[in-house]
Amino acid sequence: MNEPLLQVRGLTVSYGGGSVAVDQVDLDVHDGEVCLVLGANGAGKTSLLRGIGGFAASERGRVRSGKVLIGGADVTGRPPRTMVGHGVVLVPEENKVFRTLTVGENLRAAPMTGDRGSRRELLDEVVSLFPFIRERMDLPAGQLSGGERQLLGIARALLLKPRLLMVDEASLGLSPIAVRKVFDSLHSLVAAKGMTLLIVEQNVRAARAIADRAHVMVSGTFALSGPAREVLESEQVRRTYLGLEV
Ligand SMILES: Nc1ncnc2c1ncn2[C@@H]1O[C@H](COP(=O)(O)OP(=O)(O)OP(=O)(O)O)[C@@H](O)[C@H]1O
Repeated sequence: MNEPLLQVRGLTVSYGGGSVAVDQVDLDVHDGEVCLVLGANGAGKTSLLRGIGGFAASERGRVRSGKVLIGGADVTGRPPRTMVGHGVVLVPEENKVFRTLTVGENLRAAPMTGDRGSRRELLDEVVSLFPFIRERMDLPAGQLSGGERQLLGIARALLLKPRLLMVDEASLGLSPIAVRKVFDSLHSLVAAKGMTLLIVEQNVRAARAIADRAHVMVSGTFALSGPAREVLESEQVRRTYLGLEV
C-alpha cells in the first residue's frame, strides 16, 4: 500500500496546567479514505485535530511530543497557515462561519490563493456542490439553518483546496434530517472529488455510512481501531454509542 497521506506518530497534546489531552496517538490516513474518530466528551478528539492542524497553540495548548507528517513531510507543530499550504484544513466544532457576514462574504473571506480567474472558477465549482448557497448569497449566515451553516463552513474549507479535510462534529446540534443532509454532502464530496476526510463525530449512525476506518478514543488514546464496519459493530460501540443491548 502507498505511503499514507497523513502519518501521526506518538502525538501528545497538552494544555496550560500540563494536563495531557492526547497521549501518544498513532494514526495513518490514506489518500481517498474517510477516517472516523469517535469518543465520549472530553476524550481528546478535538485536541487531536488541533494538534494535527496546528491549532493547539491558539488554545494555549502545545504538541508536547510526537510527529505529524503529510505526504512524508514533517509538519509537526506548524501553524494553521502553513498547514493549509500542505493541504490540511480544519472545519472546527464551533464558529465555522461569520454569522453577521452574508453567505457570499463568508466565501470571499476565505484566504484563497491563485489569480482572480482561478479563484472565480473554484468558487463556482464549490457553489455548484451546494446549490442552496447560490440562492442565499446575500443572506447573513446567521439566518441560515444549522445544517446550512455547517455546509457553508465546509464550502469555505473547500476553497482552500484541502488534500485532507478535517471536520469536527459536523452533526453538532442538528436535527436528524439536517445531519443526513450534511453527511450526504460529505459522501458526495468523497465520491466526486476523491477527498480524504478525517472526521470527529459522535453520531455513529450518520458516520458509519461514509467511514472506511474508525478509532474509538478514550482518555487521550485509541482504545479500539480498525475497519469502520468492524469497529462500529463492536460490542463497545454498540453499547456505548447506540444504546443497544449486545
Ligand atoms: N483550551 C483548553 N484548555 C485546557 N484544557 C482543554 C482545552 N481544550 C480541551 N481541554 C481539555 O482536554 C481534554 C480533551 O478535550 P477535547 O475537547 O479534546 O475532547 P473531545 O473529545 O473533543 O470532547 P467533546 O466531544 O466534548 O468536544 C479535556 O479534559 C478538556 O478539558
